[in-house]
Amino acid sequence: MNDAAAEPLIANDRVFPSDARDRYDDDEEEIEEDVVDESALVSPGLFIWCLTICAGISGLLFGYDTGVISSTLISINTDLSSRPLTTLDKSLITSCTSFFALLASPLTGILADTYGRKTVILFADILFVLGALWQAWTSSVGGMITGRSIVGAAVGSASFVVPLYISELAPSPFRGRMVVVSSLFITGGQVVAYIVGWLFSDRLHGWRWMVGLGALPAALQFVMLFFLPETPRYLIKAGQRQQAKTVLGRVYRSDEGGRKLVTAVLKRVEREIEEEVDAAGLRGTMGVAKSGWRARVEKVKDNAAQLIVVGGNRRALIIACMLQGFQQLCGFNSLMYFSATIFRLVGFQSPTLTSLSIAITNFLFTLVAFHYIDRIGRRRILLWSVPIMIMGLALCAIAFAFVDLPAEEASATPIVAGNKIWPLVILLAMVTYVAGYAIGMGNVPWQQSELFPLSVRSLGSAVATATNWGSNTLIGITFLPMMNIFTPVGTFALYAGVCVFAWITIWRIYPETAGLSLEDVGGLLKAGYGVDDSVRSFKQRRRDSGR
Ligand SMILES: O[C@H]1[C@H](O)[C@@H](O)[C@H](O)[C@@H](O)[C@H]1O
Repeated sequence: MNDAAAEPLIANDRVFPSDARDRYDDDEEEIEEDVVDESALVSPGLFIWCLTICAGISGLLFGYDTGVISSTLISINTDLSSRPLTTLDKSLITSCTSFFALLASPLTGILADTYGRKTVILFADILFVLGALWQAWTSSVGGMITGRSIVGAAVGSASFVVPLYISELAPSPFRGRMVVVSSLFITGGQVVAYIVGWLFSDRLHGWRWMVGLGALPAALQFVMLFFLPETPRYLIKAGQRQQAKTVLGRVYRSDEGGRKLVTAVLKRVEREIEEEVDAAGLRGTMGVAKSGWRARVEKVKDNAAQLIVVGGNRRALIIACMLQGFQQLCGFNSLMYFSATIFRLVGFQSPTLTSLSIAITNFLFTLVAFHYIDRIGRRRILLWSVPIMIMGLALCAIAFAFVDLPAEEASATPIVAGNKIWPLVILLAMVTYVAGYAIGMGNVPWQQSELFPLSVRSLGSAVATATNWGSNTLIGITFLPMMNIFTPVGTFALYAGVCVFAWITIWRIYPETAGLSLEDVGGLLKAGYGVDDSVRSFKQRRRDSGR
């Protein structure tokens, strides 16, 4: 053992035993390499599927709670504060959810590093149940806003921690698809919300059922979580090596090849932690691990500084925030929240049913992403699908120019012969746009965790998630005023412009990360964006694996 190895390792406020790097079992001794070659794996395995599905329930709640609001608002009538909802009430009830999601994501990012990823999912479940019941019971507008805010905090926490949890557990050849499963749950949750909204909208106080039903999956997930493990990467960081090894043993096969992979991943993660400790100059200088809130604040400050100052981390942050920002600024959620309003404006007889087509298209095309994301790669799937979004938006803008919109939404008339074609073109254009969105932009940004090295993974993902919710809030607030000021033609043309800008940025700076181990992605961004190298090595990996 060399001198450096005798000193304690301090990372994430925990002291690693000084012999951490030497405590390999006999079988581990033989494996000198920490090269993680997972290309021989043919399927993710039952264990990973179960974990992904259990964790994905949070996605279902995210989708359900964001999707249910449009029908809830229509059916509340005078049930709250004994008066009809004003426009201000409606805006506050809608936007407090994304605003609290925005506040919660960085905070839970810190919690996930301190108490673990699983604990944050548990915490989010408690908030989901509390928020759902609060909304169902309340009799005032203020109470509704409080309930929606609690749900918002839950959505914000879950939306960042679930992709993080899944990507730290899944073997790299399937990581992309497993993270897309959580997007499938989100879009599926939105479809369920639209259907529940449609079923309950005519019932007396039906909205209380709509919002209250969200408590059920959360309670179910809470119970299931007791059977789920913490992620091996978090466990290693927290000094619980043996538990990490047990979890990895269940992720990989139990044969010789599987055991080698477990050891290689363990060594790789440990090496990454050591390098980070070295790089941060912490080895030996702090002597003992500090505890208490002061140490935590220092640690968070240190992590935040590392996120900005270290080149690779900064590039990861730029890519993750750029993708999350574009995911929202391309305007998709204005359709999610207001498509019924738009369809009513252009004269559809059953606007809620028509807007269900948006949610269903979103869900179905996320399935396409699930199938292709690891084969085609994140970068290529985006470069191919964003042009579809641009076409849809451009067609939408053109079609709006041919539709006479009523000055008042209430006076919208059902489609009559003669002005039938253009509203249908608008519907077709929106479906095209949503299909393009669901294949790439709707889910690739949630692959964010893989961009960051372990030391800043949680904080980096949390900041990117906050960017998503900040942009989401912006779109929610500005869509209706923009339709008035810029007209629908200008609004949709602007979203098309955002997509053009997104395509160029992705082409310039987003490297291909499909199939790389989490630890290799860090290496890719160390000296630059690594776009050309990553594309070359992705092609090579595909040739080697024959996929
Ligand atoms: O990935 C999800 C998904 O695309 C949803 O349909 C959308 O409403 C969310 O904003 C997004 O984050």
